[in-house]
Amino acid sequence: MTQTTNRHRVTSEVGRLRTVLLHRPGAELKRLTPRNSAKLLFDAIPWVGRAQEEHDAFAQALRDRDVEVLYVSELLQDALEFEAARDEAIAQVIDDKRWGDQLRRVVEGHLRDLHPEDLAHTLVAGLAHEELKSAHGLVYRLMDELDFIVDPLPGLLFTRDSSAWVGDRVALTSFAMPARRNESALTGLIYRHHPRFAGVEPIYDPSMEHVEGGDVMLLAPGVVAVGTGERTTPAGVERLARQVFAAGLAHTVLAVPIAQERATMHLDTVCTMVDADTVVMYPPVAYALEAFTVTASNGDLKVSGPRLFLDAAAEAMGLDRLKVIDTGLDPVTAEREQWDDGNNTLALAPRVCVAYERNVETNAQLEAAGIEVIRITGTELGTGRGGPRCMSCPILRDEPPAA
Ligand SMILES: NC(=[NH2+])NCCC[C@H](N)C(=O)O
Repeated sequence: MTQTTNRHRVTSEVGRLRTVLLHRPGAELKRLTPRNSAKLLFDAIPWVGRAQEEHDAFAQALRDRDVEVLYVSELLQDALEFEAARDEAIAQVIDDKRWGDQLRRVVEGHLRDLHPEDLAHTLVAGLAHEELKSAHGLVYRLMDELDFIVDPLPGLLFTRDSSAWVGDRVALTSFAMPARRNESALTGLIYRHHPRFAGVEPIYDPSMEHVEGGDVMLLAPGVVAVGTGERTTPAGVERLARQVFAAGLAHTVLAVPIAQERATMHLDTVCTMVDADTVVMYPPVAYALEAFTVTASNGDLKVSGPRLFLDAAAEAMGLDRLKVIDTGLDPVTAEREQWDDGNNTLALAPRVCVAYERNVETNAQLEAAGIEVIRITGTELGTGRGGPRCMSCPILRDEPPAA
């Protein structure tokens, strides 16, 4: 495959979207039960067929706007055609301290016998106890029969979190949540081995301090906001700042503390951008959120603040002010719609965004502010607590217009 310049490059949240990475949910969602859903970070048991229909409609809405949609499973399968990728994938999976040598040998043999397509399927859907008929031995026999030998990855649906592009470099993220750690191992396989990404050098990797993609927001070229709360740690923000400064990808990183709770697990659950100078924000945090401004200074970091996020962001972006779509909602509606990812919009271009249709009042406020809202259904997709931004990893966007 030929490399063209600017095949992958993202410098903002709102430049016209050209290529995006999605994951169509599949067998891994069928693994969710009331027994394991909390651990796998879902709040309900999704109806899988309907979730797939909703996801297909989401992908179609993007294609209708000329966005190229790439799928994780297809890229993974292509990457696993290469022996080096298969070796790496298997080595990652069998590095599991729960198993012991005997079970490890059996799992390794099982995975080695799989064709790339089946291996890709197993890496995503996991391997249940009953599916490994050839196993025996102490660990296998003492395992709960309803348990998994290889854990499924239902969170892969939220492709935003396992990798994030900053300019023409990709950050393979480092998950705080154990249930999601193997997701960035898979995206790593894709970026390292798929010919489409030949020459791309990751700027961050899963062995580094915790950073999840939902916390990383490209406010403007050269300005990156990073939420720190339940997922991304302060040390993660610091490391990411060092990495992007060293690579010349940004001049300012804003460290944005967010409440350490499930409702606000990532920065993009409370704030997303809909234009080069406009954000939609959860009302209770809009005028309270703070930020530390981090810049490079003599080979180290200079930290100032905290100040109001809106002020720190506007200054770093070179704007007089960052506009907030004042959703003007009553507190109960605001809380309900925030929980259902009302603030989690995906911009397809300046002033055009995709949002869940159920957040009726937030969407009405967006439209009143002149934003085009492309509505999608997310009744089943939303059971994992993620909206259009969480379910998409932009790989190519046009440069944003000057704000
Ligand atoms: N960027 C996001 N807000 N992602 C949402 C991720 C949801 C997922 N169930 C988790 O808890 O990790």
